[in-house]
Amino acid sequence: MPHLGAIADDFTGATDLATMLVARGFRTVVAVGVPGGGQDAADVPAEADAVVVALKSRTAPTGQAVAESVAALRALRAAGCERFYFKYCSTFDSTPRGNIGPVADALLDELGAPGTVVVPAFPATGRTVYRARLFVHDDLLDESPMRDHPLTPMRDSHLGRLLAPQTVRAVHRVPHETVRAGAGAVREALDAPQARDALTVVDATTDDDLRTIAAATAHLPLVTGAAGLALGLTGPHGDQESARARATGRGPAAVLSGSASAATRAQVGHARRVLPSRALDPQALRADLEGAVAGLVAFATGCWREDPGRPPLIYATGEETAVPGSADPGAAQLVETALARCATALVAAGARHLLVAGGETSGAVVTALGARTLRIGAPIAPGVAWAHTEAVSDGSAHPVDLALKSGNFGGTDLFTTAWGALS
Ligand SMILES: Nc1ncnc2c1ncn2[C@@H]1O[C@H](COP(=O)(O)OP(=O)(O)OP(=O)(O)O)[C@@H](O)[C@H]1O
Ligand SMILES: O=C(O)[C@@H](O)C(=O)CO
Repeated sequence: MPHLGAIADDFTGATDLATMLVARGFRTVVAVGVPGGGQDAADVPAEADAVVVALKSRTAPTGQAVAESVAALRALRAAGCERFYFKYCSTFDSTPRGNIGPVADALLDELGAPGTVVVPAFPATGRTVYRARLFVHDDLLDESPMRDHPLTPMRDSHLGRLLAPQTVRAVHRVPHETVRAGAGAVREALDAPQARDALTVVDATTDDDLRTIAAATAHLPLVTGAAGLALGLTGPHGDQESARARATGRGPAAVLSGSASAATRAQVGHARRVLPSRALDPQALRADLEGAVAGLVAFATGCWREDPGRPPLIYATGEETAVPGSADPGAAQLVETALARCATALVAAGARHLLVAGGETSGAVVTALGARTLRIGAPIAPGVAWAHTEAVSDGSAHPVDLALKSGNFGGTDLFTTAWGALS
């Protein structure tokens, strides 16, 4: 029976946390959407040690994000989970109104818990928190590319200031000096009257800091943060090999990239020199979506015939493409639909491994594939792993391995090296 239940506000964030939990010895399943539609715990596998519910709630209307998150919490409790983790983005992606604060408040209220910690630091991916300011590698959050994110532009780096307008609770903070003084000092700071009922931002710049915070919060029913905080959790399978799901076996593969992030654009640039590739043309999609998708699928299956060892790359934005702004949401939707249709057609044509780049894109692909659960397997890079699922295509189930890559994760060669982790 699962002990740990997590609620992630997007799909790549869910596999990011699940990857970390597997590395910490939890057999982990990602449930796509609220298990059992919120009615029961039918979809929660009893053999899992941890379940991560993948929602698409980051930029949903706040009422919907809160309702889905509370429904997920209820399903996880019904499945036997006793501790909970609210996973949001390591760049604290949110609007001035939410959804991080409102969801954290609602989950605490549902659990009857007064307060909790806020820990977006994830040093392995360059996210650190010092003096309550969030850094992305060398830059403050509001000086990083996140400043101009089309959906959640981050124009401040101070987590207290970002959070205060989002929550009905007080916002408190625990400085780095206290973290360095050890788990006892952090626990004492969290038990102080001004912190007990608050959302408390805790500084962390290293993995050891995260382990200290995890030790200091082991008594809390709910913690919140990015995947880094899970570094300090320990699952029942010390040997992470036995916590991992097995891969599908040999079969055709492809990369579907709908991400417009700087890291992905560099990965596309690198992969195009090595793999056969095709760029999506939004104008062609608009003129004849079905025809354009059929052309892309024919390209990919032709590549498989020519050289089964080289996965074709289908991408929306590369180094040479102008980065799409928020001006044309219709085009973004069209790109997502096209890649989702490519995914279902490729699986029907025999694809067994799909590497998908972009959080929204991953949501569209996983939903189109009709995948209900993802079982996390071999790691590829911090925050990215292969995950085994059963896709429904043409009315029948097909075993598929998916790697869902968040836009800013992974080294430049990820699209060409990820396949090595499957063997
Ligand atoms: N050339 C393009 N023209 C129009 N829309 C595009 C283009 N390239 C990508 N998009 C759209 O931009 C969005 C990218 O978001 P997505 O979450 O998939 O990746 P991301 O930008 O890397 O973000 P994240 O960090 O959440 O992974 C998608 O909706 C995608 O369809
Ligand atoms: O925490 C992160 O940065 C990622 O897991 C994420 O949330 C991607 O959207």
